[in-house]
Amino acid sequence: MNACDFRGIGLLGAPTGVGAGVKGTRHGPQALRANGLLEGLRGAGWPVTDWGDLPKPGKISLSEDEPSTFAVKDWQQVLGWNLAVFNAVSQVLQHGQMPLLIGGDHSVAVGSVSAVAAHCRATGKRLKLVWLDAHADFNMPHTSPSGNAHGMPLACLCGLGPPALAQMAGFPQAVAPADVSLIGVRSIDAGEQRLLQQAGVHVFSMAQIRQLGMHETLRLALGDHGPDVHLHVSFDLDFLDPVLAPGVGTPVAGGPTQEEAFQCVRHMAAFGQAGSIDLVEYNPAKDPGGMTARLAVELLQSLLPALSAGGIRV
Ligand SMILES: NC(=[NH2+])NCCC[C@H](N)C(=O)O
Ligand SMILES: [Mn+2]
Repeated sequence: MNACDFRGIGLLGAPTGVGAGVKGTRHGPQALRANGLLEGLRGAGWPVTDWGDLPKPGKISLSEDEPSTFAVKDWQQVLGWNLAVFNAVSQVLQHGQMPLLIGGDHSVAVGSVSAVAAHCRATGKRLKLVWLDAHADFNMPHTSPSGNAHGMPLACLCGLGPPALAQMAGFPQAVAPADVSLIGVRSIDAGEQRLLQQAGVHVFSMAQIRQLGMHETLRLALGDHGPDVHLHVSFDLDFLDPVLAPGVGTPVAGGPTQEEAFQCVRHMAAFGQAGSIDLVEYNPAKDPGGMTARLAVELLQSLLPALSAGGIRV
């Protein structure tokens, strides 16, 4: 199923900040709606079903104490949120809708991408994952300098991390590291650097993007464009330069300009295979005038492929 096979977008909020050190992302979904998210998506021609925000998960009973989780802050809640996101995104896919998960901190991408991975396996699709981020999010609990789960989701999705997260899709790796491209990165911890290299994830740092240009970066990142490809875009707003997008908890200077950011999302829209999206790390407490939220909505509009091309089945 590619973008044009979906019956509209299924919007889902995960209002949590349990995976982040700086608090505030739990108000992200409501603030994005208040800044015109639904109108923006509908204005781009997409039917949108708003499934609302997931409720805070209840206490989960852990069957065993897995030692690797001891170093993860708020482990039980991180797992609870991800199980809830996994179930909800799976349901959106069952409805034939393109999931758009809005965070919340980036740890929720484990549940989201795992659900997409299970769907791809069931429907014979090859999952490609583009991770737009200032950070690598490739820590394991033992390499993390902070213990914050939002620094770990991409490692989990490549099968590295506590099994309850790393195998949530139902198999050892939600996505093959060779099918992952990390774009925009400019802050990598020493331990995750080693893990990234061992795993073989494609890393496009900001320095490399400046050499290659954004279009060539995306061309290399996306590779072949077969009908069996499902592209998942996990968009951390700290990918953007903080001058443009101050509304995040862990900003890092030196990110893409507005023009580069639009080139990036337009290239992915033209690729035509985007089938699921996360938009995460929006922190309205850091965005008093709402400029980050409004830019996020415009970028999402440009990321969605034009419907007229393939005709949406409604
Ligand atoms: N999704 C994010 N904002 N991640 C920030 C991670 C920062 C740092 N590398 C850590 O592991 O703590
Ligand atoms: Mn991130």
